[in-house]
Amino acid sequence: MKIALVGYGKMGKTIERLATSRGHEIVARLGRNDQMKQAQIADVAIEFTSPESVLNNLNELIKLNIPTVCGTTGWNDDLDDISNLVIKENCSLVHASNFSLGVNLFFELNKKLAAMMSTFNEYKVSMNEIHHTEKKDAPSGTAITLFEGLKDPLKKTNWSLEQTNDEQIVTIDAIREEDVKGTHSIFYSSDIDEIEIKHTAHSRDGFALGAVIAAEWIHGKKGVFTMKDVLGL
Ligand SMILES: NC(=O)C1=CN([C@@H]2O[C@H](COP(=O)(O)OP(=O)(O)OC[C@H]3O[C@@H](n4cnc5c(N)ncnc54)[C@H](O)[C@@H]3O)[C@@H](O)[C@H]2O)C=CC1
Ligand SMILES: O=C(O)C1=N[C@H](C(=O)O)C[C@H](O)C1
Repeated sequence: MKIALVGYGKMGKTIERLATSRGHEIVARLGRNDQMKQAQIADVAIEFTSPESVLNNLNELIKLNIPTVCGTTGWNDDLDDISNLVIKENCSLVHASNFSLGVNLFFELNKKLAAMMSTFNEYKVSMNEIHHTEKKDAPSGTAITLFEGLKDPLKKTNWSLEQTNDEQIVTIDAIREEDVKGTHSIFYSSDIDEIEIKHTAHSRDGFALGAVIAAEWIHGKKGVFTMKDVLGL
């Protein structure tokens, strides 16, 4: 398959290595000042840029009718508009806050644990996420997806980066430390004990491999999908 990389930073370079090892050809590597039309020679574009660039990039890719895998985080509020555009232009998009198999299994575990904890009010839920200091968004997209997975069973309305006594709000502590690839923990704490579930990424390879698998999967499909569709979870 011919792949265009939109964004050639930490993720773009890791995706190049994994895509090449699976027999794909990288036909374009687009940076901030490049013309999106260069991606038209590809079968699929893989977009990992930044919260400020992603909407413009997705608009251009979809209007050029290039099937796209998007891993950039920080644009949840615009998902409906982008999805409508994909449908209108008869294009295809896979988006995910986290493309790794391990985190997608962790998303399912989070939902099951939240359903189990929903009747035990003595436990207070909270979360933390740890990432490298270059990360632009907080909380991480993965932490927001984890929140979405537990909010209904636990009757929560929103998340907050600050500590709060509001029982409907889940506190997410966003910690930034040198070179951390991505760690997410969910805590259920009572006066007596604590239950913790945790996912630790040892490298970016899991995110990149998932994005390449999503690119292979979307080839020839139309519509808006997530990694849950790709993995059949
Ligand atoms: N969904 C997932 O599994 C994962 C998502 N991410 C997300 O992916 C994004 C990128 O992460 P990294 O590669 O670590 O960041 P990075 O900062 O290392 O690389 C981003 C690259 O995109 C370039 N860029 C910015 N605007 C652009 C534009 N308009 N067109 C083309 N290139 C542009 C930057 O110059 C930079 O080279 C972030 O939003 C991050 O949260 C990161 C890892 C996994
Ligand atoms: O910026 C990162 O590095 C990561 N971003 C994604 C997120 O915001 O959840 C996925 C992963 O945790 C790494």
